[in-house]
Amino acid sequence: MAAKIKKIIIDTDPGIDDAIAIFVALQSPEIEVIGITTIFGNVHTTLSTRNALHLLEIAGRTDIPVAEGSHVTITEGMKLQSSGYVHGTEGLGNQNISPPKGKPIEQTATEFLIQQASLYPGKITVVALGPLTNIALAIQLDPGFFKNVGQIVVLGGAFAVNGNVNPAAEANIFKDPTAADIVFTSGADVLAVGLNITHQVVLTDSDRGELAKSNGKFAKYLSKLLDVYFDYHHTAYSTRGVFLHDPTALLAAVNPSLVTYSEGVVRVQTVGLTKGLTIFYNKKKRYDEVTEWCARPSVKVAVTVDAPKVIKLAMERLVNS
Ligand SMILES: O=c1[nH]cnc2c1ncn2[C@@H]1O[C@H](CO)[C@@H](O)[C@H]1O
Repeated sequence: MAAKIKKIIIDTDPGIDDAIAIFVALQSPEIEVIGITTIFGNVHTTLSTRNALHLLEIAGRTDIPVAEGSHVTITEGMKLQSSGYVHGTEGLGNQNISPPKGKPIEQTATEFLIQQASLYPGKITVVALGPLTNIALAIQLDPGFFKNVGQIVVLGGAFAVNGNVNPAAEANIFKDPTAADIVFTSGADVLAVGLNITHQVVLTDSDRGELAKSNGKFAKYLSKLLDVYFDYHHTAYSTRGVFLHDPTALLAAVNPSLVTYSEGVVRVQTVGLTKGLTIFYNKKKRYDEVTEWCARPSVKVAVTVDAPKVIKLAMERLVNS
């Protein structure tokens, strides 16, 4: 008998690598994308919603609902700068996108997450590709959410490696560290896929060439956006390849055997010089002091990845679209 199809909600701030992840998801027979929720991050939330609707129109999947998420961080109520230098000013590689025909649904992202998790207890995987505000709000608003949700796969954190917004912090955690700390300590089944993993997953120039010359509709579309993302990586990292952050997290949700993980407590620094720093405590040492890590639930933190297989799967799914 075929394995059961997983229901997935993608919480996202598209973003070029978000666009890749969304298209790979739509090409993945193991899962069903039951909704997209939007958040600020790579761009502000209104633009994330527009970009999500646009990508679904490109894909011919306007049947998938888009629920708009929070415009501000969970406690500070801050509206954040977007990362135009990474993804282009409007998130999708400086294309001139005409306004999508579709609209987001009436429910907010948080309402949609809570409703779907209670409709299908234990069955939903949330793949969180941006700051964790919507999910933290769901945890705060519905005491049952952390149990109802099946798994939360978080693209975020930098576990024992430098960050990408500064040496301490990875972008998604940095942009709402309080929300991230709420999610990591909620008791939900969380798998964190951080930069220690995604910096191993590099799409090369020759992969980009293959996308450009293929007949896959997603491959063709993406090969245009990728210029901006490649330029950014060349400037920032002196590489001629790009990190596939979001597609790696998505594929880890689709196929858990692509990563291995350790279990322990994760806390997030919410202020100061190291704001956004993610600290993993493996529980091997019993500390004499009562610490901020005591009596907190464990999460899973990805520690190895089959990077060639992630690239192969992503490429196949985009080329055959
Ligand atoms: O250098 C960067 N600065 C800010 N955001 C980035 C950078 N590179 C990628 N992303 C975006 O943030 C997440 C990974 O941290 C990814 O979701 C990607 O879209």
